[in-house]
This record gives sequence, C-alpha cells and structure tokens, in this order.
Amino acid sequence: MDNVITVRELRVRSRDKNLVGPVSFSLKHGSTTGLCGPSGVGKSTVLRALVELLPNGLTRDGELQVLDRTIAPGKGDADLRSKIVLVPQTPVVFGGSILDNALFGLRHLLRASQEVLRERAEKALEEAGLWKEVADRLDSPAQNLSAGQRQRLCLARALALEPAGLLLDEPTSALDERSRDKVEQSISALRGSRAVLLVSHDPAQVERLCDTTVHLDQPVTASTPAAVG
Ligand SMILES: Nc1ncnc2c1ncn2[C@@H]1O[C@H](COP(=O)(O)OP(=O)(O)OP(=O)(O)O)[C@@H](O)[C@H]1O
Repeated sequence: MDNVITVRELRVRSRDKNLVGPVSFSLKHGSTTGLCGPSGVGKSTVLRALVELLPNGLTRDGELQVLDRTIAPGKGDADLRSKIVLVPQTPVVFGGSILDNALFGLRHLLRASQEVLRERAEKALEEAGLWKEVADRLDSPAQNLSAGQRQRLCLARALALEPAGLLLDEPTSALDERSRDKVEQSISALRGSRAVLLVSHDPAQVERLCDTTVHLDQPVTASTPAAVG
C-alpha cells in the first residue's frame, strides 16, 4: 500500500452550503505534501475532515481512504486518529512535565509498562528534534518551553503514536526564523518515514519541504457553472 490517505471529491458542508471542495488527492508513504490556498478557503477544515474531527454542524462527503480502510462519514474512531494525527496550528501544551506531555495520548492508546512508554516518548522527542534540548529536564514543566520548543513537543506527542500520516497546520506561522528553521528540520527529517500534509502560507517553505502540492480552490457551489453537469 503506497498511499496512506486517498481523498476523492471530498467536500465539507454546513447545512446546505458547500464550505470546502470538492478536492481530491493522495498522500504517499514517506512523502511531504503541501496544502495551499488563500485564507479562509478551507485548509484547516480539510485537515479536520481527514481525522473526522469537524466542528458541530459541519459534515463531509466524498471518499476517504486511510491505508486499507474506507472511512464512512461520521465513522472516524480512535484507530483512525492514532494512524493519522493532526497537530493544530496553536500548540496545545498541558500543565504537566515535558515527559507527561510527550506521553499524552500514548498512555491512553498503548497498554505497556512505564519503561516501554518512556522509551517511545524519548524516541519521539528525538524524532521531533527536541531531545538534545530537554533530555536533562524531562520532569520540568512543559509550560516553560519556548514557542518553537512547544511546537516540536506537540510534534513529538503526535510521533509517539507512530502514525502513518501527520497533518501539520501551519506549524511555523507564529515562530521567529531560528525556531522556524528548527521545526522545518524536524519536518524534513520525517521524509521517508511518514506521509505528511503540511498547511503553509509560505511558498518558500513549501518549496523547501514538500515533494508535491495540493492547491485548494474556492468551494464549488450549486450556482457556479463548474458545478453544473
Ligand atoms: N464551525 C464552522 N461553522 C461554519 N463555518 C465554518 C466553521 N469552521 C470554519 N468555517 C468556515 O469554513 C471556511 C474555511 O475555514 P478554514 O479555517 O478551514 O480556512 P483556512 O483555509 O484554514 O483559513 P486560514 O488560512 O485563514 O487559516 C471559512 O469560510 C470558515 O468561515
């Protein structure tokens, strides 16, 4: 199976209004795909649709296939969300330690000894490019990390689940150049091992990190000629 995610004619609707799409694309194992388009066109909404975490009132149709499973609308579950993990634009850091944060999610999904869980979390911190900066303070509060480190901690939390696909929503939009470079290095290192869908407003970043690009156009509505026939 080469494709981790395949999407055909995906649309997101709010009651009778088409908000997003139709859009079709596939994410190949080991490749990084940019998701681009003007503000408000629906990039974040597409990411949420892929993990079946749309806000109340929004529904999707069209085909969504994750690995060898077709996900019917409304049938997303924990299994889907451990294989495909969404890292939101604003890093969510919980009140505990750096290690607690890296383990969050994994603790709920993996029945394993503390030792095994910790190994997985440490590996994920390494993969996210944060290990060297936090190895000597895993028990200190995650809230003390810088914005760039928080973003990489969220990446580590996602990677600890060993997902086949990662959906990254503008992971560097709030960062200075130095922090951005570090996050980009971490994303770059995922090439070959994960399918990554990266929402970015920055064409240079897409050029640096992505193998292919999906351009999201304004939604097709019933009144536009493109929707007829
Ligand atoms: N819960 C909701 N109910 C109704 N409409 C919504 C809801 N959430 C998002 N939308 C609408 O869906 C459209 C797409 O929003 P979305 O945030 O996905 O765009 P975006 O391309 O990610 O924008 P940006 O680049 O500014 O982050 C917008 O018109 C937005 O107003």
